[in-house]
Amino acid sequence: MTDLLGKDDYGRIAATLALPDFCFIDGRKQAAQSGRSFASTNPANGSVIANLPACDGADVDLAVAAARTAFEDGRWSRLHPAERKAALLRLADLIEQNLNELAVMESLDSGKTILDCVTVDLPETVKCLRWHAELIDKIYDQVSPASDSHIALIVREAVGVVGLVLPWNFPLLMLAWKIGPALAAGCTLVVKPAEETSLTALRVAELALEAGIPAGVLNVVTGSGPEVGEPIGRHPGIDALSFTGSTETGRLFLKFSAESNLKEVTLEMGGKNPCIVMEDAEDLDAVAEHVVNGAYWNMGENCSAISRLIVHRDIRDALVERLVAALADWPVGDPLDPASRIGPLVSAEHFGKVASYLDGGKVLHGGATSADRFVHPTILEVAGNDARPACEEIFGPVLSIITVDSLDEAVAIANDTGYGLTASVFTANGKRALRTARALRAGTVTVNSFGEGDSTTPFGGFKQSGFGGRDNGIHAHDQYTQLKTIWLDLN
Ligand SMILES: NC(=O)C1=CN([C@@H]2O[C@H](COP(=O)(O)OP(=O)(O)OC[C@H]3O[C@@H](n4cnc5c(N)ncnc54)[C@H](OP(=O)(O)O)[C@@H]3O)[C@@H](O)[C@H]2O)C=CC1
Ligand SMILES: CCCCCC/C=C/C(=O)O
Repeated sequence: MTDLLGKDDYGRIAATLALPDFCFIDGRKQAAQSGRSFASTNPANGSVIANLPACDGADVDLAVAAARTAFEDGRWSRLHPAERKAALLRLADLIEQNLNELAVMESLDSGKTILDCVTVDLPETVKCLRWHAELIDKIYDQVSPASDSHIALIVREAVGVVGLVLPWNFPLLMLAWKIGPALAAGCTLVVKPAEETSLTALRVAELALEAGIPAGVLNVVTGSGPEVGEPIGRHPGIDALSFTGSTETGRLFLKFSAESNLKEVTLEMGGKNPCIVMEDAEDLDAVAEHVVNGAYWNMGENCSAISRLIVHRDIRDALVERLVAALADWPVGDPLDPASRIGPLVSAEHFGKVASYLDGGKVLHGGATSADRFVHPTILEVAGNDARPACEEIFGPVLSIITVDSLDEAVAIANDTGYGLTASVFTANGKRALRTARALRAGTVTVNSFGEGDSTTPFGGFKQSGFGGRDNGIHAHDQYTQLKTIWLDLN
């Protein structure tokens, strides 16, 4: 694990950091065709830190053309798997060598704490790329059950040119979750980072070229959802699309696909994730640590954040007391101070949205600071699962508490949502834990802990949290490959 530096060290890196001011198409740093640009701001103080090309459909066309040429001429897709593996490993190494600079860039751009950037986002990004790189030369194709007169090969081929549309909450890590398996599979890419947080994707594109990933393979087009995301979604030259973001925007990509070339679409979307704590849960102090981490890390700007705590009446008061105690270790402050565990929300607009939920219940702890974009970790007692904070995705550090009298009631409430991304259950009874894990309608369920799995486990949602494939694990490769049957008649 990387050692943390001091606040002044990060300040010095921030002061000397060269921030990107380009989009990256066909291996070249470019301005938008239109010449327009937009300002990227630091959420901690609202200052403008970079001006980036405000691209549109014309730039998307260029990026798709570059990606198409790179795919068809095989400069990446037809490399020997060992060569693709070596290049991806070099990219992971370069990111690791530039870890502090990338961590500071990410923090400045998104408001994420330097603590999380250095200890979670960057190491997980490197790990993810290495994991998929290592997989490239270990995946075998299949041969079907054969008669004497035929052999049928079932082979996986790269799907082609892929559009990746990314969110602002984990700019680097979500990039890695998608480019890792997509590049491993041999695809070429047109990436659209979120407008708020485009800087690290641009730096990674530069590093990819340095690592030997050929020009045209990884293109990054900056700009807004309607001006860049939609042209990607509708582009006839894009074969598959992988999106992470809100359910509302995810739906649009299905429409774009249906109205264009029926590109394959994978959607990883919102959540309203329940955490059930039963009366027999062991060690409430430890439970509280998990719940606090699950609800508040990354400011709750996390699709998998615990946002509904469904707790048995017998232990409700004791658990709330421990949650408040655990929050003493969660200082709110300057994101470049490694002591801060909570930074500002990503934008003034998002602050307004999150703060609007706080009068939907009784604030037991925390609240918003109206003068800036900081929302303190908030515990909200709500009237029930129908209360607005309990049923809408807040995407901020706000935990709604719902009290129940039985496990059946807890599971019914947990499943009473249109989302189904993650869930957790705390109980000392193993059979009860497993039965509950099976009953919860979510893509990832953790038992006596909170987490999102790791590089080896598929991540995605049930119901309106997910559609299509999965990120992470070997299963992520399904998004970026398609099956071909090759039938050989031996007669
Ligand atoms: N599941 C998750 O991981 C995430 C969920 N969310 C949820 O979404 C809410 C809104 O956040 P927001 O950033 O607006 O999330 P969006 O889903 O709108 O954004 C995700 C990505 O989609 C792009 N996009 C937005 N609108 C369109 C469009 N009309 N056509 C094509 N692409 C589009 C965005 O571009 P750009 O932003 O540059 O305009 C961004 O790159 C949050 O409060 C949270 O509840 C947000 C982020 C991640
Ligand atoms: C170290 C694991 C981080 C997982 C973050 C998962 C969030 C995804 C999202 O918000 O889309």
